[in-house]
Amino acid sequence: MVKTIEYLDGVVRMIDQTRLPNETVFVDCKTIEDVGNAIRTMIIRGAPAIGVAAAMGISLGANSINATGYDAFFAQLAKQCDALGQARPTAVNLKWAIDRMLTVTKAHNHLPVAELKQRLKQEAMAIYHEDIATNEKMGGFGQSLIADGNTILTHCNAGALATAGFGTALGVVRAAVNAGKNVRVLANETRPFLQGARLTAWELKEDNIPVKLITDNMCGHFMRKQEIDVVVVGADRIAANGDVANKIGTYMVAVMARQHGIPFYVAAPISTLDLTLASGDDIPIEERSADEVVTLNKHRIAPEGVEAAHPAFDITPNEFVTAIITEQGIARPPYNESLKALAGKA
Ligand SMILES: CSC[C@@H](O)[C@@H](O)C(=O)COP(=O)(O)O
Repeated sequence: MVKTIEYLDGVVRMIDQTRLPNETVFVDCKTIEDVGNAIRTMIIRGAPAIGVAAAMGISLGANSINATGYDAFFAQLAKQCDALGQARPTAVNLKWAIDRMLTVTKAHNHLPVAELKQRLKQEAMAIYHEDIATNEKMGGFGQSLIADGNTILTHCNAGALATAGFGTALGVVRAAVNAGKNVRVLANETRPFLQGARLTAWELKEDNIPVKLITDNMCGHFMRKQEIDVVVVGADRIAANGDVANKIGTYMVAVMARQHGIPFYVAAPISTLDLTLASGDDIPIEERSADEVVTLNKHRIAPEGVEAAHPAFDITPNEFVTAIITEQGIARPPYNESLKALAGKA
């Protein structure tokens, strides 16, 4: 499988997810601003991948600073981080990665700036490697919830492309396959950005994992026909009470799953928890350009001048979430207690 992101000498290289599956093109980011732009335009997307990209971008930013004294260095780095933090609002992993990089900077304020820059590069690489290990652990816990022969519905792309590798929701699928279970995936296409059609279908096909693409309005039909055993999705931010922000359309899937008695699982690393927020009402929902709604793969499908809305995420209330799979174990309701306990172990 191709790498979603890598940090080469002075360059953060990403596969351009806006051009998949038709073209496999890589984008080289040479500055923190390039990385911010790649996050904003969704060249790289998915909560954990955004966090990894941000950390690598901050390392690039640090390397570009000429100041030799710590205070001036930190002031410039913090300013760059403020700008990077504006790239996308919903996935908390962006803020998480920025906070972690700034904390490491402060903890090493005694180092000469040249060494501090090296330390920040090490931290970015640690975040990258930890993300893959985290997903593998999460997969291990998650696959215990999947039975041989299951058909798994997923929404958006919470796979290798949305992380440093292996994936969260698709990590559960991969771990089930690795455990010898025969599973297949139904992938919602995920209008309007088509992460399911373009990315989930692509990466599962690359790995020879059986996948069938459906449009977003088909999942109720397949649930009623008892052709879906379990739903597994990722998350962009999870509030203390277990309310989940994920790609627009997730809420609809969760309500349908409840109606049909199908378990609805969310797979997300501890870095996606935002225990400072009491409920999903406090999670900022990104409003993206209406152009992405009135066009389909850059082809206009709606009349000129029509109004369109584009909330890019929705909130699934905790009552619809059967369990939350993390790298520290599986949280069950009531989430206020179970999530706190798992976060405490991290
Ligand atoms: C492991 S990724 C989990 C979520 O980030 C994913 O499901 C999602 O909603 C991504 O949204 P995107 O707008 O493509 O960044």
